[in-house]
Amino acid sequence: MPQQSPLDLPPHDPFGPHNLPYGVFTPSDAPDLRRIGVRYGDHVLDAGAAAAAVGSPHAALLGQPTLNPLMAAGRPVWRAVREELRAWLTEPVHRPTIEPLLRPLTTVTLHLPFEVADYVDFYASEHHASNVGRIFRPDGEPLTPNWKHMPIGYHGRAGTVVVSGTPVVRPRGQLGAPTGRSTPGHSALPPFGPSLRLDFEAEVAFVVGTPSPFNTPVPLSGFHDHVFGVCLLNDWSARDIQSWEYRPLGPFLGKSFATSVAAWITPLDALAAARTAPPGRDVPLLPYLDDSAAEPGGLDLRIEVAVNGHPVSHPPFAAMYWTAVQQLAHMTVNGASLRTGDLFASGTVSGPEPHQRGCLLELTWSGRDPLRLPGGERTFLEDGDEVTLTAWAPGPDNSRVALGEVTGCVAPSTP
Ligand SMILES: O=C(O)/C=C/C(=O)CC(=O)CC(=O)O
Ligand SMILES: [Ca+2]
Ligand SMILES: [Mg+2]
Repeated sequence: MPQQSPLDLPPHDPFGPHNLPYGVFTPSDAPDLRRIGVRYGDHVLDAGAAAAAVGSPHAALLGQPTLNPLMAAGRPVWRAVREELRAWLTEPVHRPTIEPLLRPLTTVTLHLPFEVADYVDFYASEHHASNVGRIFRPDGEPLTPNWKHMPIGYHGRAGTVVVSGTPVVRPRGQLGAPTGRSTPGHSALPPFGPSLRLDFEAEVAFVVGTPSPFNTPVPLSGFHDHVFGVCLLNDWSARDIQSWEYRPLGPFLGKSFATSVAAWITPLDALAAARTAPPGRDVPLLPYLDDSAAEPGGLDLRIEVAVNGHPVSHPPFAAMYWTAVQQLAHMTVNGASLRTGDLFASGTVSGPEPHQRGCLLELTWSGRDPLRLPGGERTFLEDGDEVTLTAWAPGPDNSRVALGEVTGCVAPSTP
């Protein structure tokens, strides 16, 4: 049988010429190299080598070991590079040059494709926020009074964002209030040790390309000038550490031990057909957040969460109350500037149905209703468990645009 060319993809391959996500890879035969790659089917194009070979004006930007310079170059450059890539991969005239520059994904190592600047995590699913409110604060209202007036978020830890495939070591910490009895002269101590309630959170993250100046809010209309692309994200969460530490300042060590992102950043332009209106707003919004007359800011991404290969949830991103467009406007309204590499995540994606919940805290209702999996029941994650998020979006002409997966395996706590 003649070897099929990697340039001849089946029609409607979800990593076809309408997608073209960016990553950074090391070829197995050159372990010291880091190259910008573009995924095409199950292959990766060495984008820097391709640009040099055809004499592209963007050869220097694509010949880097990280996406940051390309991300900083701005939307007109992103558009031009995307057009070039599409031409190289689909036009017969480029075939002899481009074909040898495609490598099977199985022969490369993928890296965190950009240097993360700041990392912010929002809380944008009304279903998730209401469920967590009911679980953590059963005596109060599920949503806090501010929730429908602004996208609630917190600053996470940029330095512990890791690429898909990185093992996630079970964190240790204070697991709750002291439970033992105090004796005269000795107060009881909080229990300390490896988290017993380790969870995942299925999220979608947005990567900032173009920076913004200090003291200059980015309006809703500025989103497409600043945001380079989208990737799946797993905000690993230790629920015992979190529920003890979070009052009154919010998530801290219960979430900062690791956050996994996909190795592939999907350009916003690849998701044009997936743009959709968010759910109706229940309260009027301040002008800087009011998107009623704006382009639809939601995205129709269909996520699947699998534990050890078994699907456990299908969260719909289209159901998110707050959009990434509003989140960007909110996080700059006080004058905070954006840097290339800023990463902001949606918050856990949960839909209205039980099988659409994006974390085990909700899926098992804090451990009350264990999940039945072929390998045994789960309340929270066990050592060795592997969590994988995948997603697709509607593309042009009934095609699908796949997002790169994010996966991670739980490793035992280290003393
Ligand atoms: O205290 C709470 O209500 C819960 C906070 C979180 O879990 C923060 C978070 O990561 C939000 C999210 O992913 O939606
Ligand atoms: Ca989160
Ligand atoms: Mg995290």
